[in-house]
Amino acid sequence: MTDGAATQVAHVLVAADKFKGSLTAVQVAERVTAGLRRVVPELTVETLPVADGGDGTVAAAVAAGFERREVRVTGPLGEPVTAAFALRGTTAVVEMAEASGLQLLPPGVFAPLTATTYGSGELLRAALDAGATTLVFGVGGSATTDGGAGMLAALGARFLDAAGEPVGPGGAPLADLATADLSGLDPRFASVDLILASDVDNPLTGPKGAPAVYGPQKGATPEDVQVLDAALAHFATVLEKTIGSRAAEAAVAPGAGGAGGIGYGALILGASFRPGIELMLEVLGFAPALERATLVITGEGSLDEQTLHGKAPAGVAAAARAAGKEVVAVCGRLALPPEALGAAGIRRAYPLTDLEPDTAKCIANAGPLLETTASGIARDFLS
Ligand SMILES: O=C(O)[C@H](O)CO
Repeated sequence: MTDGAATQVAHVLVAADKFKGSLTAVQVAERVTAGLRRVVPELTVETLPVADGGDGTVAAAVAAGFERREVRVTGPLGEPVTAAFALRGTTAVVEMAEASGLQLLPPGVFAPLTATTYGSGELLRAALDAGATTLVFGVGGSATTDGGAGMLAALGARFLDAAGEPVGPGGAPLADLATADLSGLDPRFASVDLILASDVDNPLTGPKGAPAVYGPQKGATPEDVQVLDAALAHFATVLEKTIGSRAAEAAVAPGAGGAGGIGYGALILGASFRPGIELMLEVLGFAPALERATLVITGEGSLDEQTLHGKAPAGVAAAARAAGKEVVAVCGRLALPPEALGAAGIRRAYPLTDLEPDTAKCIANAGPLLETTASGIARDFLS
């Protein structure tokens, strides 16, 4: 079948995010390319792995030509981990999930109340030490819900309880916070450009806040969510007493609730918020690649309601539609009706579950299934 743009299509841009749990964004691009070329061997395919600020953001920057720099930092459970940031000239892409991400926890282990973002602060400092003056701070995919307190502590802030002792790591101990002292924060933040690239636009607390919406995926029970929500609200109140109304404004600003509230911490540091995918498309050089393309293939592991709220495929499709380009999507699983896809600018989606309905087998064989799926796209659109 020829499903549309067909015979004129000569230049395909593959700009997809990872399939979480099975393929990195780079592997997705490789598999799609291989599947397309199986049907149209001479096809021009350009790949631009994308990310929305969450895990995979540094990998996408490295694939786009940034240099990978590794540092030893403190992991979410306090253990040492190796984390990377990406550097090109004086621009660094720092991904909080590299230091404080869910993927760093051992299988089945969660620490919703005590996981810390301390290592994210160490990673930001390493990027400054490397000479970065623009910091693109990608947040999402975190193990933490500490409002960025750990990150701020690593950068020189002091958070003390009533006895004058530092409060413990994580979100829950912030309930004991009596005083905050931000005077020791790394002075370089006054002059660098810190941009918060968040995968979500939630506020810090409340029904749409970080604990309520994203706490459960980090192992928080309903009781834990209440504890964390109250602790983060208290954290914001203490910071308001310390630095004034700016702290209260930050708590309700879009992105404050990104990655367990590290977005809030970044705003306290002076960050400006940008939707992660929008900013990353700029950083990765998407616009010129889009100009050359006649068909765009985007995607991610699950195309669902969350996709429409600023995830990578929605950002790619919106930009491609604005440029008048045809977009199709690949995904592991599809939970959106055709109308919702159409409204997002996606002509058609190809879920791997169409080829392998058994979820476990589908995940285990995602690579070969994706190649076969891409061959189907080539037959539908390119032959
Ligand atoms: O890390 C998280 O909490 C989610 O990805 C939202 O940012």
